[in-house]
Amino acid sequence: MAKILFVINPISGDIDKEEMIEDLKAFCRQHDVAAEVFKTTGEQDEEKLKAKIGEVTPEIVCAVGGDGTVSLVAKSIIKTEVALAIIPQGSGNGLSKDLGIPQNFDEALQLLVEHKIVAIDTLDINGLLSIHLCDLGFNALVVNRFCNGETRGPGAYAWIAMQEFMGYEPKKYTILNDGNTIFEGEAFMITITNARAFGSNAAINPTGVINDGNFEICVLEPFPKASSLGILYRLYTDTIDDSVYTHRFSCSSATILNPSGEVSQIDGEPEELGERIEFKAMHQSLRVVLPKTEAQE
Ligand SMILES: Nc1ncnc2c1ncn2[C@@H]1O[C@H](COP(=O)(O)OP(=O)(O)OP(=O)(O)O)[C@@H](O)[C@H]1O
Repeated sequence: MAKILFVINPISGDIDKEEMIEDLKAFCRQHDVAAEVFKTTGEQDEEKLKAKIGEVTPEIVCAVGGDGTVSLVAKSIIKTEVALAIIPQGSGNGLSKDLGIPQNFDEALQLLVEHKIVAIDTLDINGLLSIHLCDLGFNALVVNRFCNGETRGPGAYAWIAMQEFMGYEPKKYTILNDGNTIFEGEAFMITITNARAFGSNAAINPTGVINDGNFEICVLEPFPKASSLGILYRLYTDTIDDSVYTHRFSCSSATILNPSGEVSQIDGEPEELGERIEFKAMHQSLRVVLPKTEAQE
């Protein structure tokens, strides 16, 4: 009998999960799947989850939560045969949207029995795992304030972004690839990702392919305030490459020098990455449960 371990974040997205757990168990009984449940506590979850996976030996570990819960599961199964499934229950749900995973509970649940498993690339960033998107500069500053604030949800994020935007000072960076300098100068933000878009659907890397062995470094140079609406429009119409303020570099490894120690974030969590940041693609290192129709192969 197939075994699925559900990793439930009881607080994500401000949604009560008790009824949901009963629905998950009933669905598994109906489909002859053995269901086990692990609830996160916010304290040493990674250690405890790894121990639980060792004990249960599931084929699939299903994250029921937001991006933080998905990231926790990914860290616990990276470079193993165990596959990650996602039932999105957060406020951003960035990776699940990028992968074409249904955002609706019943449809995401159905995927547990009708799916294909695809191995996607992930990123090693100074020894930390990124499964979706890392950035330095403006967005990371907003993520830092958002995570340290009391209020959650897209409204709170947009409010912080508006407050920070007018006064933000771009920082200086150098990007190296194979020993060559490929960019040197000021940037409003630099996004390093394998994927296509932020959880808001803003496509910073519109042609990104999640399992090609490469990631992209997307540089947004300083721009006049009057151009900000145009840049936003391009982000939401998959045309960011047409902006004169952007550059994208595709590589399998790179170094970013960040002499001002500007703030950074990985997969929605603030991280202090320091002044020298090393990026390495980990080709097809995470097996993910995807809809059969999505063309990710
Ligand atoms: N039982 C718990 N009590 C308090 N905090 C918890 C608990 N379980 C997990 N957490 C914390 O929840 C955070 C992860 O939340 P997650 O990203 O899954 O949801 P979200 O923040 O609502 O959604 P999103 O990341 O999509 O905005 C982590 O910081 C983790 O430490």
